[in-house]
Formats: sequence, C-alpha cells, structure tokens
Amino acid sequence: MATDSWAQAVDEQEAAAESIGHLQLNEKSEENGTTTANATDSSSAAAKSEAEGKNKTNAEDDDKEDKAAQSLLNKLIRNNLVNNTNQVEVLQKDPNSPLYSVKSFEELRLKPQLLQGVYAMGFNRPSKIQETALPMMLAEPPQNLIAQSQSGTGKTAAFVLAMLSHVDPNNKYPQCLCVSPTYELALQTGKVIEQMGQHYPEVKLLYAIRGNKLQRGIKPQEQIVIGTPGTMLDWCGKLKFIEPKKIKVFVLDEADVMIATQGHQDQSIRIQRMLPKNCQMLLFSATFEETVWNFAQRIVPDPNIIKLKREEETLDTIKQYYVLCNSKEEKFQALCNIYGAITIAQAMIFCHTRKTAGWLAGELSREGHQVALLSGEMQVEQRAAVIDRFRDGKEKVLVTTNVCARGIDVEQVSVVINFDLPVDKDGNPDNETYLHRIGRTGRFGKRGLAINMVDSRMSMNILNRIQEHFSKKIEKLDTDDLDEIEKIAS
Ligand SMILES: Nc1ncnc2c1ncn2[C@@H]1O[C@H](COP(=O)(O)OP(=O)(O)OP(=O)(O)O)[C@@H](O)[C@H]1O
Repeated sequence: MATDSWAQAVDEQEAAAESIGHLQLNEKSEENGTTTANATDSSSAAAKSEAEGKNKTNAEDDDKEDKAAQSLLNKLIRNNLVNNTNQVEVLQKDPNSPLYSVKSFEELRLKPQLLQGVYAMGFNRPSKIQETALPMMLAEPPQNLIAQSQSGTGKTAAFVLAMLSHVDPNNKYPQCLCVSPTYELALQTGKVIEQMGQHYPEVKLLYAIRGNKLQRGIKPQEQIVIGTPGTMLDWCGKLKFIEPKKIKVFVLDEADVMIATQGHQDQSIRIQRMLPKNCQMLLFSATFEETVWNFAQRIVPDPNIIKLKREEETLDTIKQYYVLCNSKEEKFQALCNIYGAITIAQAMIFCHTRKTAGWLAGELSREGHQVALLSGEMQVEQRAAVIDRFRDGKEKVLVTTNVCARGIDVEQVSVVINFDLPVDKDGNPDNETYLHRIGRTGRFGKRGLAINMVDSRMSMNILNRIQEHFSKKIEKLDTDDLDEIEKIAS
C-alpha cells in the first residue's frame, strides 16, 4: 500500500483549478458543516478466531444464544424502548435494511474480549456495514477501505472493532490513530472504544484533543489515539509524542468532511505523509459527494469500496415532512404549536447561523421552554458539557447549528427540525448536511421524524431540490393538526 499516492493526488488536485474551486466551495463554516473551534484546534494481525473454536458443540451454541438473549435484555433494560428493540430485530432480518446481517458477531472472528465487549453494549447482531466491512478490515495482509453507510447504522462500532483487533497490547506505544472532525465526536468515539474494549484492559486509549497536555519527553504508552486533526498533527510532528512510523491503522471518521474542508485536509495529509507505506487506511462516512469520493479513491491506495446507491442513502425509518410558513416569526409560532408533541422524546433544532440559533433559544426560553443551545463560538469543553446534559435527558430540546450535524449519537432523539434548510455558501441545497442532520434521529432502526420549515419561495425551491436529489417525497404537515403530529412523533 503506497500511502504516497495521497500526497500525489493532493499535488495533482492542487494543480487542478476546478478541484480547488470545489474544495473551497466545501470549505464549510460552522454553518456549512464543521466547527470553527476545530479549525484552530492546536494543534496485524487479523483477529484470530480465538472466539469460537472450530469444533463447536451444541452446548456452545446454546451458550451463544443465551449471551445474545442476555445482550438483548441488557439493551431493553438500558433503553426501556421495547418497541424499538423489536423493530431492530425485525430490521436485522430484512435483507433490504442496512441493519440486516447474515452472520453473527462470532462468525466475524473477533477476539473473545471484544465479543464480550460487543455483548456488554447490548449488541445482538452486526449491521450490514459491520458484517461487510469487518472481514475486509481484518484480512491479512491489511486492506484499505473507503466505506459509506447510512447514518446511525454502526460505522463507528465497525472501525473501533477493527482498531481494537489490530493492536498488539504487548507493545506499549501508539499503533492506531483515529481522526474526527470535531472535539465532541472525538470524545464520543473514545467512549465507544472504552466500552467496546471494557474486557480488554491491556489496550489503552489516549485523547489527542485540545487541553490534553502531555509531558514533553515522555512517550505515551497507549496503543490507540483518538483526536482532532490539529492536535494529532502536532503530536506526530513537532511535539514528537507519537512515532508515526509505528502506526498500523489510520482511520478518518466523517472522511468526506475531512477531505472537503481545506484545513482538515491539509492536516490529515500531513499526518498521513508521516505514516509507513503499509499502514492500513480506513475512511468512513454516511455521505460522499461525487468529487470527494473520486478524490478519496485517488488518495487511498488500492482500496476496498463500500458505496451506497443514491436511493439507498436516506433511511425509510425517518419520516420527512415540511411545514409552510411566511416568515421567521411564523416558523417560531409553528414550532411552538408542535412543541408539546416533539418533546415526548428529545428533539434537535438546526439553524443556519449562530445568530438565529441564539435568537430561537432565547425566544423558546421566554415562552417558558427549557432548551439547550450549542453553537461554535462556545468553548469546546462547554460544548461537550451541553451535549452530555442533553444525552442525559436534562434538556429535551437542543437548538444548534451544523456544528452538531454529524455523528452525534443520542438515541432518544426522535425529532429533528430544520428551522432553516441547509444550504451551501452559494445558496444551493447542501444535501450531505441535510442527510447528516436528519440522521441524528432514527438511529439504528429507531423511528424518527424530520420536519423542515419552509418560509419563502426560495426555501421551497431548496426543499424540492433536496426531494429530487434523494428521490424521496417530503410530505406537507399542518402544524395545527396536533393529533397527527403526536401520532408521528410518538
Ligand atoms: N450491531 C449493533 N447492534 C445494536 N446497536 C448497535 C450496533 N451497532 C451500533 N449500534 C448502536 O447504533 C447507534 C448508531 O451507531 P453509530 O454511532 O456507530 O452509527 P454511525 O453509522 O457511525 O452513525 P453516523 O453516520 O451518524 O456517524 C449507536 O447508539 C450504537 O451503539
């Protein structure tokens, strides 16, 4: 695997004016996809089949079923969402669902410690992306992978299992690097690594994020490092905490945004240039715009590819509606009308700018509603605290910008409201961001509701183009019909 081709592809791309134009077009501000705070952030072994021996006995099979049943029970107790869990079971048997799998986790030949971790998390069967990607990621010799799968279908768990499978716990130095576009996502993915690895205590995790200061001259012993690109680059480069030549696996989560955002791309490329030629590269996202996809294929040598067809990108479990209004104030009124219904569980409301988000959160509070506000000008630690409170259900509504559009996994979110439709800086529909935003609901087979607020002819036009892009009908919703909304939201 010649990792140099990334650099080569970048050089070629830098020479190609239209590509640069494209990248700059996608150099998203907070409003269009990534956080400003992040831009300034300073910064194999294949899993042996130790899990189940070849000579399986019936008793072992029984034991396996018990574990699976127990795991399902754990999940039921944890979530108190009996219907949803049943639905996951149904979907996992439906070949058309992204949660469908033919294999069990045992058949994916994971280490026993990891199998225990998977079951402790309440996972019963792998999803389609897990079942397809894991054998590729665990093959010998290691293979590169660019993988796309719908939001909330278990991509994080897939690459986390790959990293945990590849580390050698006897070697006390970083062996796997995972780069996430935001501080919050890095923390969230770190938690998944900790949970999955709970029965594999020899493997340690380190966060390369702003504020985590290491002592100069002392090399970290942790085998997995998760972080944001700026800090990761500093640690690999000028601070020399990590020896890049010893890295076996390099993961880019939300890979499309890492490629399409110039700052992230530069930092990721500079990290990647330091890695050995045989380092395994894994790129994951729910969306890959065509040009970004082509670029990804040029930077990742000889990759395995898992790609969705356009019509597969949206999830059928998320029902999409729009509400017709005439002004921002009318949108606010419509939101107040449905507030009771959307707070049956939890809701995320997306605005285009920090200013609108601040205004909306203020107005909702004045109406006596308890809401949380999260936008990019807040300190990253503050943002993480807001997400934690929301995750714990202390606030039922989170008003935010695109800073939260990607990856954030709060399973109780049943409603996403686009107070403003997502557009790029030229005012065209931002289809990728739309998909990521609505993907904050309907996680892993749960039902979700996405409501789009339309307040002008222009925004109706954007909605129509989003419908056309995904070939998916977005139905009109009458916000005076509370019975209907409650029915949908619950
Ligand atoms: N095999 C599984 N069985 C049950 N639940 C699972 C399984 N895999 C993942 N999950 C759960 O599904 C939810 C969504 O998973 P995850 O966050 O990995 O999705 P994702 O594809 O990375 O989403 P996004 O595109 O938004 O980043 C999480 O709460 C996770 O714990």
